[in-house]
This record gives sequence, structure tokens and C-alpha cells, in this order.
Amino acid sequence: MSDHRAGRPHGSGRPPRAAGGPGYSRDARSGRAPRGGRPPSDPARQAAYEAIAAVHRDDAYANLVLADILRDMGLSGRDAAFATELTYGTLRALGTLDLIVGSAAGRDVARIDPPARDALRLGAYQLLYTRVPDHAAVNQTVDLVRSVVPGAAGFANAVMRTISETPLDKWLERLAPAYDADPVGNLSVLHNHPQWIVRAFAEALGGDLEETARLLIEDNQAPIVHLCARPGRADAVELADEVDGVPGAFSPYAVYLNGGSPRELAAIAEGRAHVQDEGSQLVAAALLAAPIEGRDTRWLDLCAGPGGKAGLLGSIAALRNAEVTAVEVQEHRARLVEHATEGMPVTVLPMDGRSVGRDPDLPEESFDRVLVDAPCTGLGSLRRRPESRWRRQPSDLPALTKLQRELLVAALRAVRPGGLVAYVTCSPHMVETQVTVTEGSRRSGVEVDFVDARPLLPPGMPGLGPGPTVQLWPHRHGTDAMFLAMLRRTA
Ligand SMILES: C[S@@+](CC[C@H](N)C(=O)[O-])C[C@H]1O[C@@H](n2cnc3c(N)ncnc32)[C@H](O)[C@@H]1O
Repeated sequence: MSDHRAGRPHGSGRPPRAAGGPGYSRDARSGRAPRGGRPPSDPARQAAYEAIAAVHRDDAYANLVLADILRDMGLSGRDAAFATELTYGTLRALGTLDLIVGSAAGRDVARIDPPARDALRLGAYQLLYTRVPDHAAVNQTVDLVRSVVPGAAGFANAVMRTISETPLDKWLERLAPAYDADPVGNLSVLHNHPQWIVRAFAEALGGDLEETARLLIEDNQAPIVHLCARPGRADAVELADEVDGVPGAFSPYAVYLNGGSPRELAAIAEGRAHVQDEGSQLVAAALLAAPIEGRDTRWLDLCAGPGGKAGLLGSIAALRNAEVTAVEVQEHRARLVEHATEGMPVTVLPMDGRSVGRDPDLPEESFDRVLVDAPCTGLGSLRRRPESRWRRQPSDLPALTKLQRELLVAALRAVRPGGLVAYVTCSPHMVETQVTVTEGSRRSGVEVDFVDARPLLPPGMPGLGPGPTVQLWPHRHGTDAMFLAMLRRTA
């Protein structure tokens, strides 16, 4: 079974299936059959409830746990789509839903029994953010609560009825601080992002709160799936025809899918393409677009798992007679890189990227181009991970930025004089981007120059800012918020 839990590589963490019964015959808290007599809500809602409960109870990743639940319950088509919308929508809107549920319950949500709390969040989402009729949202939620916390059915009924008496805009008016008095607090409630993230985005956008609001709105949309047509194996225009998609706006390798599951595509099964955000394609290709003097055959990907960028670098390496060394510290992710780069001139090293100079496979001053796609908060890809905005905390930053600096220092040691390092994050947080690059290069003791990254992206790309670094944005470019700094080692 696949791994659903954040930071825990093995085991699903979900309660075991009750023998012989359908998916909704379980108690979501204990794994036992429901204590109430009536069958709980319909399968799509039950699947959504179980996914939401697993995310909060077990630190599960919503996309992984939901896929397993849908498969276990045999849900597909409209039921699966509804369950997905309910799960992702509820998890995304969690902070605002909690304010509303708490207000309607007359107590902080922290004081509501967790299974009932998750059911009420799901119910409130249906009432306020979907076209589900009120009576259906109320009845189904009460049934669901009765099945997991039988004594709380009356309470759930009262809370749901109170929520249903007021439309969303009035709830927001009542609960959000006034924009003039507290713009960050207001945007946080209106657009379902924690305040510290709103603040970080606003800072990266130069304090422009109107643009920040546009970003927050975009972050709440489900992103379309992007494919990367692997150079030498596929052509983006032909691939777009084949999969009934559209060639990307910027990356020469990108294809936008019009829906459907990428897993079923022959191009993916045959290794001609992989799923990859267009922004990720652009920053990886930028590393290879920068001119370099002398040898240009030894490339290093220092943080390679699960292998999206290594797959693109490896395809281009095959065309340019270069070789890629791909480093990944987590064994199971290193195996994913091996799979993603099959048949390419890529050597995967399951080791710590900070061992440059201490391991014979990673000698100093030996690579021509180095990519550091650093582990980060992932604040630039919140569209894809609905739960992550509420799970991430500012206290995650110190450990991550320390690791980012150390990996950047390792990259600067690994690159030869005249060679290039691309420092990349899928976060626009200034502490992970500008501060890490400035501090990391200063502490490395290696002499470097910033290379203007803007000309390394396709001509005509709008909104790239004043340089030399580049910050991509969902609301400007339709990509994840990828950051790119290009550094050339001078001595
Ligand atoms: C942002 S992800 C890289 C994504 C990847 N480049 C891609 O395009 O698929 C960062 C990766 O760095 C790995 N990592 C974390 N610490 C590391 C270290 N000290 N050395 C090497 N890899 C590390 C993480 O396990 C994670 O797989």
C-alpha cells in the first residue's frame, strides 16, 4: 500500500477495513463498525470524510489517502469527482470553516470531538461553498456525525442549521477583520490562507496587497495538469494532439491536459512524457540555457527525488552527450529517480548532497552545471496540496533554511570555476529564496557572480521582475511559484 503520511515512509495509517463491509461500514475513529443504527451518508461524502479525518488524525497526504479510499470503495466517475471536490475544498478552506463552525457551535472548534469536527467542517463546506441543497448537506452531515459520535447528532443538527441560516458572504463580513484595519487578517479569512502565508506572499510581491489577493484566489483553484514532452522522445505539439491537450504557453516541452487521468496516457507509460508543472520545466531548462565556457558534460542534480527535473535534464543530456549525477538522500525517493530516468545517462546516488568533497562520487570543483532544487515549505504549490497551507508552520523555516544553505554551499563547492549553479525552490518565501541565496553564497567561501536568470527563460515571458533572480507565480504565469537564482562560480 502506498504511503499517505507526511514524513512517514511506511504504512497507510488508516484504520483497517471492517471485514466484508463496504467502505462506509467503518467507524472512522476506531476502525469499528458504526455505533448508530442508520447507515451514514452516501459513499462520496463518506470517502471525503475518511480522507479529511486521515489527514488530521494521521498527518496523511490528501491526494494519496483519497486515491486509496476511492479505490477501496470502488468509486469512480461522478462519485469520485464529488468526493475529490469535497475533500480538497474542505481542506483548503479549513481556517475559515473553523471560524464559522466555531461561531455556530458557540465554542472553539478545538473543543469539538475530532470526528464530529471533521464531519461538521465537511458539512459547512457543502452548505457554503457548493450547490448542494441545504437539506441534503444538513441531513447527510447529521447522519455522518451519528455514525462516528452517536451522542453528537443533535449538536451537529443545531450547528448545521445555524450555519445554513446565513450565506457565506455574510459569515465572512461577520468574522473577517475589516480590510482597512487589518488587511492581512481580512485576506486570510476571505481567501482561506493562514495569515503568516498571506504576509509572506505580500512581502514577495513587494507589498502589493491587490496582487496578493489575486494570488490567493488563484491558489484556491485546482491547477490543470501539465505534461513535459521529453526532449528527443516526444514533441510538445504532437503530444498535445495525441492527448487532446494544448501546447504550453512558455516551456517548449509543456502540454496542458484538458482533464482525464495522466496515469492512463500511453506517452507516460512509454517514457515519452512525464507529469511536471511548467514552472519546474522552465527552471530546469534555464540551468541548461545559460552559456558556459569549456567542458559541458558533467551535470549534477543535488536534490533529485522524485525525479521530475532529473527526467528533463536526463533527456537533454542524452541529446548533448552529457551525463547527470542525481543525488537523493531518501532511499525510496532515490528509487523513484531511477524509475523516472530509465534509459537516460543518469547515475542515481542515494546519499546526502552535503557530502560534496567527502565522498569520492561527489568531488569538489568537478561539475559543469549543478541544480539545487532545495527542500522547502512548498508554499509555491499550495494549489496541489490542499492540506499543506494549514499544516505548514513558520517554525518549519529555521531547519529548512539551514538545510537549504548547506545544500547551496555544497553545490557551490561541487561546481567547477566557470560553471553554473541554479538554486531553485517551489516557495516564494523570501527567507527561503533571496535570504538563503545571499547568505549561502556568502558563507560558502566560493566566489560567485549572479547571472541574470530572466534571459534564460523563453522570450516574451511577462512579469519576471527586475532580476537577476526570477520568481514565477500561479496568477501571473499559471505555474507553481518557482524561484530561480543562477550563480556562476568565478574562482
Ligand atoms: C523539492 S524536492 C526535489 C524535487 C525534484 N528536483 C523534482 O523535480 O522532482 C527536494 C528533495 O531533496 C531531498 N533532500 C532533502 N535533503 C537532502 C539532502 N541533504 N541531500 C540530498 N537530497 C535531499 C528531499 O528528499 C526531496 O526529495
